[in-house]
Amino acid sequence: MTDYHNPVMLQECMEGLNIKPDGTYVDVTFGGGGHSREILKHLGKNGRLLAFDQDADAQRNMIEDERFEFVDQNFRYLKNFCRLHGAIPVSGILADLGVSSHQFDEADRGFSIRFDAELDMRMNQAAELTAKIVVNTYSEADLHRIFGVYGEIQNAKSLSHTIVTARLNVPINTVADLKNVISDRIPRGKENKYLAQVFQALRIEVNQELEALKEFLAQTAEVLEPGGRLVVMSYHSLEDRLVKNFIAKGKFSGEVEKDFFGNDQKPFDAVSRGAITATDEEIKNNNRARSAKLRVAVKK
Ligand SMILES: C[S@@+](CC[C@H](N)C(=O)[O-])C[C@H]1O[C@@H](n2cnc3c(N)ncnc32)[C@H](O)[C@@H]1O
Repeated sequence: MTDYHNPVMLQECMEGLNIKPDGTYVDVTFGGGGHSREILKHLGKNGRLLAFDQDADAQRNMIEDERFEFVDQNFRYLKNFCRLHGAIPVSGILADLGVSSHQFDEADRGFSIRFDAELDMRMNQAAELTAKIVVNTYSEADLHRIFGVYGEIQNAKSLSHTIVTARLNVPINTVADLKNVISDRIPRGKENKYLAQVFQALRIEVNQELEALKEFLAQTAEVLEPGGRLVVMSYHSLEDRLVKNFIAKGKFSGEVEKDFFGNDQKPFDAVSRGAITATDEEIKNNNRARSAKLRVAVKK
């Protein structure tokens, strides 16, 4: 464990990857490097590991190992950067989605309801879109959609109206400004849960998390060798649904395509039935493991 991030379901992820010592692996969410370090332990001297992270802070955890290469990019560009690094085909891909503990704990990144800071929430500090821009410039209809769909917030309509009305008088620049403006919309006794939903919605929009996940998943089949493993861990139902549908049907909605003979046309088979979850023991030691869902698939 590092202070940066305590890796979730480390053992289960390694089992899912089923590592071949001389294979090439990609960890698309390097973070504190907990999963990457474990992958390297399973690799022989001819193995390779490419690690992506779009957050410049993750680079401080860089691993000095000649089998390791860091890619400071969004994983939505998986195929291009794997190709650039001469890494295709790969034997396994790991994605541990969402935000790291470090990102939540750094007050000035604006991810957490615990600290007052600018409304930022960018994983990639060089990106243009911030939570401040979303809150102060998006239309009422767009805010309604974001809070309703990404935050699964019941009163998303009145919440959006409150924000749009308040910002006519005063810009909403900080976490404290936002909490203040929406305080009358927050159900009593459920303050933390509600604010966490509001923040989740903004974070997903700022980082275009669902779009990036879909683009990434759609490229995995082209990058993996036959028999290669896709291992994805998600922390909320919107992501898990996309991963589940993609593995089961090769697409994000609708039914699986069939060929002329009625066979399923999809690139992956699920390795385990349903999602794998953390043990009670791990959840006791790492609260973040509570909501984790791990899905493993094999490329046909
Ligand atoms: C949950 S943490 C991963 C923790 C890591 N497995 C470990 O053991 O420390 C997720 C990391 O992925 C990065 N990330 C999230 N979405 C990304 C994306 N679309 N492209 C690149 N990196 C991303 C975040 O910046 C964060 O550092």
